[in-house]
Amino acid sequence: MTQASAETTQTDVTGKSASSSPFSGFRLGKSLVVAIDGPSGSGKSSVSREVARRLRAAYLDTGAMYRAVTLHCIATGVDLHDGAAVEAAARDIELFISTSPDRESVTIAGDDVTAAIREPGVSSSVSAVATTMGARAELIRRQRALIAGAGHRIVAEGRDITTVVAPDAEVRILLTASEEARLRRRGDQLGGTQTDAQLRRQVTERDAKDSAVVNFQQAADGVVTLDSSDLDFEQTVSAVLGIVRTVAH
Ligand SMILES: Nc1ncnc2c1ncn2[C@@H]1O[C@H](COP(=O)(O)OP(=O)(O)OP(=O)(O)O)[C@@H](O)[C@H]1O
Ligand SMILES: Nc1ccn([C@H]2C[C@H](O)[C@@H](COP(=O)(O)O)O2)c(=O)n1
Repeated sequence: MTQASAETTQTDVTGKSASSSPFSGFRLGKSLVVAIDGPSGSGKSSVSREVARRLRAAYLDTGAMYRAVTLHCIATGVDLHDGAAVEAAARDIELFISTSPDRESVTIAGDDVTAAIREPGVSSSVSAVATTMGARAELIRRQRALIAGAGHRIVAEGRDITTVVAPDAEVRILLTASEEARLRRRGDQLGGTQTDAQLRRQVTERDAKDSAVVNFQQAADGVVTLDSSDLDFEQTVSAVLGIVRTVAH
């Protein structure tokens, strides 16, 4: 069973905040779901986490859930090419993910796997889980429950949040960046330890596999595209907040 963290940021806006506050201008007490999708390395996780902090919102990293199921399958000897077994693993996993933007925490049956789900072995296998439709259905069900249970305000990011998980979200954004920018960002993030070929496997080739079951390359109707290729991190966060202000006001 997936639970929302007890540490989820629930702080409400009192209405006494200064007008320069990043969350001023939103209708107080009104539900706000910000859905952000995009390809690997576009900045979804880092930008969404920071946007959630500034909005005093909860934050849901749905990719971490696919990663957790992948790790669970590897650890328990489930054949990742056996769709029925992967689906059963997704249904049975005792998965907890924190929805606090200030505390990254993922556990499986109480074991902390926050770091383990980022290991290269998981990254290179996760597409097998992401393309198993029965596993997707189960994780989508859990993600919807987490969003519904997170309180009045949440930023959720992944590949199908704007289209499948939360198509009715008040704000829906496709965060893109050129392939060159995404490869450069991932390379910098990994401290320059990866070859060009390794980076392409982790970014471009993974996106190609994942694209088989979900469209995160083109914006669906009503989804705002934000191209961050020529923006730095802070400019991208500001641009997302600007969209939230415009769309959700
Ligand atoms: N606009 C930006 N300019 C420069 N660097 C950025 C920008 N946005 C994010 N980054 C950096 O790029 C790296 C990759 O970002 P992040 O992990 O958030 O991408 P992602 O889209 O979530 O990728 P994945 O889906 O593979 O997990 C991080 O080091 C992040 O700080
Ligand atoms: N809503 C989502 C979120 C993630 N995925 C898949 C695609 C990725 O290969 C994998 C890990 O995501 P990441 O941590 O790199 O963002 O999970 C998906 O299909 N749908």
